[in-house]
Amino acid sequence: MNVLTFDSNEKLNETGANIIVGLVQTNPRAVLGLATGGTPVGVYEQVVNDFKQGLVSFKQATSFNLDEYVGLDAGHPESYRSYMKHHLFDHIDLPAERAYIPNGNASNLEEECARYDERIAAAGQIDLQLLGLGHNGHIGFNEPAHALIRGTHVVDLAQETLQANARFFNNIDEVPKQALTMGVGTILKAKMILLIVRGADKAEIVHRALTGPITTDVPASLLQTHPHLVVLLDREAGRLMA
Ligand SMILES: O=P(O)(O)OC[C@H]1O[C@](O)(CO)[C@@H](O)[C@@H]1O
Repeated sequence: MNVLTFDSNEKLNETGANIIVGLVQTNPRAVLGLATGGTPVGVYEQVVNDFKQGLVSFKQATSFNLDEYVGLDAGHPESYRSYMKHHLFDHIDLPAERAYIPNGNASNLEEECARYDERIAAAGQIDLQLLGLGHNGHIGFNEPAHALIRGTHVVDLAQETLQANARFFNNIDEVPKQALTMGVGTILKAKMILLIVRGADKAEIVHRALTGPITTDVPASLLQTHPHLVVLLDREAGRLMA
C-alpha cells in the first residue's frame, strides 16, 4: 500500500488526475472504474483540464461506475449519471456507449445487476478503480455487514450514508433508500485501486480501514489485501496515520 498525504488539495487533485491520465496515455483502451460523491470532483476537474489541453484522449477507453441510486430518474440532478455527465462525461471524449452506470430504474434490478457484471467481465479486468470512503467504511455502496457480496447487487443504504448524502438533497427523506453497487469482489479484482479521502471527519475511519483488523464491519479494510493500492489523503484525513 502506498499512502500519500497532501497539504494542498490542488496537489492531491493533480496527483489523482496524473494517475488516471497517465494510465490512459500508456493504455488508451484502459478500463476505468469511476466513483461519485464529493471526493473525486476536484480530480475530475483536473482530468478535464488535461483533456482540454490535448494531453489525453478517452476515445478508446471504457468506464464502469461503482453505483447508482434506485428509483431516481437518470435525469434527476442527483442521479450518479447526472453527476458523471456534469463533472466528467460532458467534457471529455469517452464514448457514451462505453460509459457504463448501473440502471437504478431497471424493471428487474437483479437482472440489471447480473447484466452489469457480464459487461464488466466482457470488458476484461478493471485497470484502475477509483474509490472514495464512506464515514462508516463503505466503498461503493458496500455497507458494513456480516458478509460482503462479491458482485453487483441491490443494497439498503445505512442510516449514516443517508445522513451523509442528505446534503445533496433538500432533506434526508428525499435520499433514495436503496442503491445498486458493484460488489467488493469486483472492486478487489481491479489491477490497481486509487482510494481518495478528504476531511477531518474521515480521519478515524481512514485509520481503522488502513491499519485496523480486516473485517466486513469496515468494508474498506479489505483493501489492505490488495497488491496495488494507492491512497491519497488530505492532511486532515491523514491526521491519525503515522
Ligand atoms: O465523497 P463523499 O461524498 O464523502 O462520499 C463517500 C463515498 O460514498 C459514495 O457516495 C457512495 O458510493 C461514494 O460515491 C463516495 O466515494
